[in-house]
Amino acid sequence: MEIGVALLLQIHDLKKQFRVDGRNVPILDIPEWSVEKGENVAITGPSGSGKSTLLHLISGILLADSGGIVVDGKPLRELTEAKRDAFRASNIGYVLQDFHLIPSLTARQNVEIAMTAKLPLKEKRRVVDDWLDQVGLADRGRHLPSQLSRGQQQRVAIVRALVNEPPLVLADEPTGSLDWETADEIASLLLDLSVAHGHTLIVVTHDLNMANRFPRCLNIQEINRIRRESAPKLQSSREKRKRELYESL
Ligand SMILES: Nc1ncnc2c1ncn2[C@@H]1O[C@H](COP(=O)(O)OP(=O)(O)OP(=O)(O)O)[C@@H](O)[C@H]1O
Repeated sequence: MEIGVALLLQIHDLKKQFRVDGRNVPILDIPEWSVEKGENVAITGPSGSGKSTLLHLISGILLADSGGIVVDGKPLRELTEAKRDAFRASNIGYVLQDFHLIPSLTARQNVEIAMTAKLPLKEKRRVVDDWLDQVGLADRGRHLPSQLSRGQQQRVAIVRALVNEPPLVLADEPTGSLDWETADEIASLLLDLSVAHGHTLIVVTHDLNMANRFPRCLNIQEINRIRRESAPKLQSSREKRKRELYESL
């Protein structure tokens, strides 16, 4: 496969299915898709259409059944699981809906712990404080997540994702658990930081206000041959799992 210099992500002949209730259910079948370096892309689409699964495959958390994914010139399939983990830590920033900050660590420590650069502690701290300043949290470095608002927690999570200056940033519903106004601020922040630092940003979202701000916005069904309707049983079993989880809380 020819690796284009201006492409940060190349996908070809990607297929992924899950085994559910004793049968294989196809989720993704993407013949060809690419993202250029520095592009900001929003992906929308119906619930269960494989958006999060696509991000898991791009980040190497999951492996495809067949086909190739090349991230910044690196074919993920050729890496062992340990090498994929190391590649992800240095090259991919991940922002999630529910922040996933460590509750017992301060905002600053939550970022420091994600840094891959071997720097003296003082220098590390300077870098982290500079990032916290960029997201308007200069005076919050010593606060625990529980002492921060949800929007502030997401800002810390964004800094944690960007602090290693990864060429690729993936965000899965980054505004999904925020009120409208905070969601709008977080959408602006992610886009502004991505442009300022030259990252390539791929966001999965149901938030059309956010998606419409992106220079490139697509519905996953434009690139995926599998239609959501083809997996109704899987969808209902997923909803059942979710219901069971909520009921057990
Ligand atoms: N590990 C898994 N095992 C079995 N099925 C899975 C697994 N992960 C995801 N699925 C199924 O794959 C389908 C796609 O899930 P995915 O989370 O990628 O969809 P999505 O488009 O991100 O949905 P939403 O918008 O609701 O978050 C769903 O039907 C889901 O139940």
